[in-house]
Amino acid sequence: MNVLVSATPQAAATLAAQHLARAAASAIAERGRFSVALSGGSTPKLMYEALRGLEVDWAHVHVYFSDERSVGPDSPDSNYRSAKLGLLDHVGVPAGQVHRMEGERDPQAAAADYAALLPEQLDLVLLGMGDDGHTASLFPDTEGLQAGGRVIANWVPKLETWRLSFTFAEINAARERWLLVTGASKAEVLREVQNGIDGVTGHPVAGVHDATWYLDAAAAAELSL
Ligand SMILES: O=C(O)[C@H](O)[C@@H](O)[C@H](O)[C@H](O)COP(=O)(O)O
Repeated sequence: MNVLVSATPQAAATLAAQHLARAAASAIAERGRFSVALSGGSTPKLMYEALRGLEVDWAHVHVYFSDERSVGPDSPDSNYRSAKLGLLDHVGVPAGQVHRMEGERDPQAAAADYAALLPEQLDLVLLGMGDDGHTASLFPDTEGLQAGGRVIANWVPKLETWRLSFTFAEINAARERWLLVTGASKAEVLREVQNGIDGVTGHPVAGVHDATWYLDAAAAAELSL
């Protein structure tokens, strides 16, 4: 595991934001654009705040999402809305370069349409991890863990809902994957991932390969580093 441990959630978020600004600058210098997929959950909010204060050439940034809930863009549960309020409303990404997943539509059709608009390769997929080891909307004991293709509709029995999600194939095909994970409730899952648990039968997050992990001290507490 490539692990960067910071003292606090704030410091982990600031470090990830600084590295994102740097990754954006080099992608734009080399290829003229930076394509990044954002996630949901509460952890990215501090990173969004930190990013607002950094110098990024937002006009050349293209924003995608690694997952979405079965809701429209105005719902408090929408991952798009959370990124919009936290980041996109404050920086100059042209509206035509922000690609949300349409959680309000028929999930299979929305997943197929989203797969069709993705660029050939994303520069960076930013991910979080749930206490149950899920990442994006790849939850334990769901069919999506074994799905091919780029974007899927994944039925999550324990939440009794559909989610739209990148597949592992899509996540692992990006140039880079970063996991931003903070808090003591994540420590045990991280230890099991480090010990080599499997991504399909164990913790889904273990199906993400060659990731860089941005952790706070509480989340990293049980790792051997
Ligand atoms: O839509 C979502 O819920 C996410 O994309 C999800 O995979 C999230 O990243 C984790 O659940 C972590 O969430 P927290 O940051 O709230 O712990």
